[in-house]
Amino acid sequence: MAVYTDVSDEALASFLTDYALGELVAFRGIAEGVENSNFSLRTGTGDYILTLYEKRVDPRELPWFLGLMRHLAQRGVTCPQPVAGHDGEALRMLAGRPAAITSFLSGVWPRRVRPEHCRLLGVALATLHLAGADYGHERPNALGPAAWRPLLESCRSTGDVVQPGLVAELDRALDSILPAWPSDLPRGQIHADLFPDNVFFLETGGSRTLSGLIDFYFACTDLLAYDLGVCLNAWCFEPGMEFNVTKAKLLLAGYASIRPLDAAERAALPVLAQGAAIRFLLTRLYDWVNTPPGAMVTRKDPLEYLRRLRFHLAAATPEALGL
Ligand SMILES: Nc1ncnc2c1ncn2[C@@H]1O[C@H](COP(=O)(O)OP(=O)(O)OP(=O)(O)O)[C@@H](O)[C@H]1O
Ligand SMILES: N[C@@H](CCO)C(=O)O
Repeated sequence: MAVYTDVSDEALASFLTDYALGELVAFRGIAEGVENSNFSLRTGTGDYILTLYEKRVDPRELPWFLGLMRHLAQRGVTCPQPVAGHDGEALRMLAGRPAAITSFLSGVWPRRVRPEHCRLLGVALATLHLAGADYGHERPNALGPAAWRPLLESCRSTGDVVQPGLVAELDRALDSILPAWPSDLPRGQIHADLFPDNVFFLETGGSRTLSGLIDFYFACTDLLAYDLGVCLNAWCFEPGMEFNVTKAKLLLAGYASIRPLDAAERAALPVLAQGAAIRFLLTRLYDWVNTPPGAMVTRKDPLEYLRRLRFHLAAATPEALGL
């Protein structure tokens, strides 16, 4: 679970006096997630999410994330909206952490991904990319290719605990991926962590709609098609780690229906998927070896991403990915 920081009744009551949200009706920690502490909050004016920003978020970057969420919503992307207090500010401190209240999105994330989810995801991802195009502020990707060697170095003495030979295998993978990494593809604001648990759907009367996107705290300015690499990994592998090309084709077709890929992006997709696999493998590995026993968080399995990485290193053609 991810509630790293406790919020006392008194601290919450005092915090809420800064807002015009009515009286507190209910408040509870949300078990899901690994990065920040999230709470659901019901007040006299409705449902909200309270987030306390934890380890990986630099507080100086929070205005960039919240500004992007406002910008995207103004252009039709359904995502959480920061709620301002009486002073017009959405960001303040609570229990010693930067904190913000955002709007609650309806819908549920898919526990089991169906092909149709992937098409809707592709449409939403391309819509996000177009909507972000005129957000005039850049944020470098702190977990982009330049971060991967240092991350692996920080796991060098401990990483093989997870699997013998893992560190050497990742060294070789980086030797292959980094020199091939593209630099001249279309760039813009990307989500960079669009896993199924960050995408909500509604099913009504037999029809399925995508109701919103959450968790923009890895968003950054980077290659647009890298987001497709992230999504191919997170959405198009079956629990047994077989790649589902039908899901990939629908993801890519949904995306292209809003923003067609250019030839260079299509050609780069295999290496982008390799890079996306090693990025999540490395952060999961780092967390695996650095999370103290007893921490209130469920670690994610790095080896799930080793299997994806191996698939992409072996496949290595756009056709194998459904293009
Ligand atoms: N705006 C929202 N509306 C509804 N539910 C939300 C909202 N934001 C967060 N949640 C709930 O809180 C959970 C955790 O949120 P989130 O994914 O942002 O946390 P995180 O710790 O940053 O997680 P991650 O591990 O995905 O980075 C979500 O799965 C969802 O159930
Ligand atoms: N989506 C990430 C965790 C949050 O960054 C993962 O599954 O490794």
